[in-house]
Amino acid sequence: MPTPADVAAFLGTAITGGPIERRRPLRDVVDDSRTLGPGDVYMAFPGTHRHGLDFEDDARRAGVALVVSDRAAAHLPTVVVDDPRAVAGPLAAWFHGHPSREMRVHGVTGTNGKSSTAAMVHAGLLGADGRPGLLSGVEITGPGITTTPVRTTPEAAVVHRTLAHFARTGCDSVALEVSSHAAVHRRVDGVAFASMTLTNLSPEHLDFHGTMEAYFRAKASLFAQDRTERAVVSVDDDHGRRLARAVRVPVVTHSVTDPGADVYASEVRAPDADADHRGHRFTVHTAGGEAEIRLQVLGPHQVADAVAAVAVLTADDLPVDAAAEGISALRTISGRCEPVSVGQPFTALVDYMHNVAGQLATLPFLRSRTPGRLVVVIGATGDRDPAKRRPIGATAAAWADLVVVTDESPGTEDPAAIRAEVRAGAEAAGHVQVLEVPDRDSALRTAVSGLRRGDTVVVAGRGSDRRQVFGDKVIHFDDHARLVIAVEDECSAPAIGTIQIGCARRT
Ligand SMILES: CC(=O)N[C@H]1[C@@H](OP(=O)(O)OP(=O)(O)OC[C@H]2O[C@@H](n3ccc(=O)[nH]c3=O)[C@H](O)[C@@H]2O)O[C@H](CO)[C@@H](O)[C@@H]1O[C@H](C)C(=O)N[C@@H](C)C(=O)N[C@H](CCC(=O)O)C(=O)O
Ligand SMILES: Nc1ncnc2c1ncn2[C@@H]1O[C@H](COP(=O)(O)OP(=O)(O)OP(=O)(O)O)[C@@H](O)[C@H]1O
Repeated sequence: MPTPADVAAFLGTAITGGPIERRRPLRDVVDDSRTLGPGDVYMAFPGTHRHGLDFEDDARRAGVALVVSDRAAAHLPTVVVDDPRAVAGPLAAWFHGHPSREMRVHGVTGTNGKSSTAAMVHAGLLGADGRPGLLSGVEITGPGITTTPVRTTPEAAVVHRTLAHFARTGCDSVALEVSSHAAVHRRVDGVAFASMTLTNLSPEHLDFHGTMEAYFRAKASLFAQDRTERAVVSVDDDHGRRLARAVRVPVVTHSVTDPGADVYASEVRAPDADADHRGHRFTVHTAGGEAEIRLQVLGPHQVADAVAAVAVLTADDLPVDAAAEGISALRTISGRCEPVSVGQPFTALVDYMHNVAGQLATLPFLRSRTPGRLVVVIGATGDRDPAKRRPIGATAAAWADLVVVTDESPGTEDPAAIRAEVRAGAEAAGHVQVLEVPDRDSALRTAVSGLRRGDTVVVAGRGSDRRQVFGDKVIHFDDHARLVIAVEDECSAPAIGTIQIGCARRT
């Protein structure tokens, strides 16, 4: 294992302070005081709220061997560098023996569709008899490991530790979801990508990036020559076309509609309205041939995500039919147009749409499949993107018959103020019933109340994320599990003047 002296040599600078055991074998590189152990290198970052060195006492108690920070610790030996976040990735990569170089690592970025595309890349790799790992905001999974992440992309120390686990356990490839926050915070520095994919770009996280231009540049930085062998870019998107022109690595373009793209779809067929929970079918064309994809996951946007995945895989020399077979075998992506099926006569879904682009990808499709009432449960997450709250309300109202506005992890903000914004957007759109039900469980029950065959309810905004923050409290709320209960209860509620058998009274 590397020692403090090795770390100092790697970073090209001396160790200050002490006492120091220069030849002590180090255990790991860690950036959070709450997960430190004996013999760790502690990356103490300056943050917006705290400085990692605020937790030096915890680090000492944990038995940390060395600190890397932008200033010397009071007691612990420290390697002082200008920007600790900038060295965290390369240091963690080196510490773990550059695991990304031993596998084909496929990065996926974009505003919407990152998790879905990463899941499809993973599924396609499985279809081609690969041994892949998946590191996404929905799940981290590989041989001997399946966890639910807190972040879309973890900090660099966790990224490289996870890649090291994948490499050690025999993975040959990885699908890795990369957020724009990760790009700015350098969480994937030191990862050698075989490919980086852009799904699309639309207004999001502007509270963090400031402008669309800065957001674009954060994404574009992931496509640099020293990061990835190849760029895989959607040309159905203005920003994608711009990126395709700008990058200096080989580009593979993909499109749902444009036969001029390297990989594209044709004969895209929506599922029959009565074909329960089946996805689109289409032919995907690549330079190496074509194949039929029969999606099981719902929604037209999944076609774009699947085409992107095929582009990633076939550009890396996987056969198109194996990739198509793997993607077609993917049954569900947690919280992404995920159905609740407990025998009820109406359609009930949980979806992670949380911006206008996601709504426009999903709601018109649900409307087209819903001869009856379309009920949309929405809210907006606090401490981020206040400008999107009214548009989210307005877009839901444009497609729904009933909009139920509820709380959705308000964070440090006033939940009522967030709801008021979303509600104002929905009401301004007119012609639609809008109800405000602060408690999310009650909102779900309100939404399913009285639904019949031909109706659809979609609970939007949280997807598979089961953590919600209310001030200083973190609560667990699983949209899918609670929707199952709400639908079951609705179906078994006594109906006045009818004889009921399960959900039969609603049919
Ligand atoms: C804007 C942003 O991304 N901020 C992240 C950043 O916060 P920060 O720099 O302000 O750090 P800080 O909270 O002041 O803490 C400073 C340092 O002290 C450390 N610390 C802090 C507390 C403690 O008890 N012990 C400890 O060691 C922290 O690990 C950190 O290194 O570094 C922290 C430590 O890693 C992250 O927790 C924090 O994520 C915040 C909470 C967050 O919400 N991030 C979101 C916006 C995010 O990253 N989202 C993207 C996905 C977006 C999407 O596409 O939807 C993601 O990749 O997840
Ligand atoms: N290709 C796409 N185009 C537009 N919208 C999409 C696309 N794929 C998915 N969506 C919408 O975005 C939502 C989130 O999908 P997904 O989790 O795959 O995206 P993400 O980029 O990982 O999101 P996040 O960055 O917030 O984690 C979906 O529930 C759907 O409503």
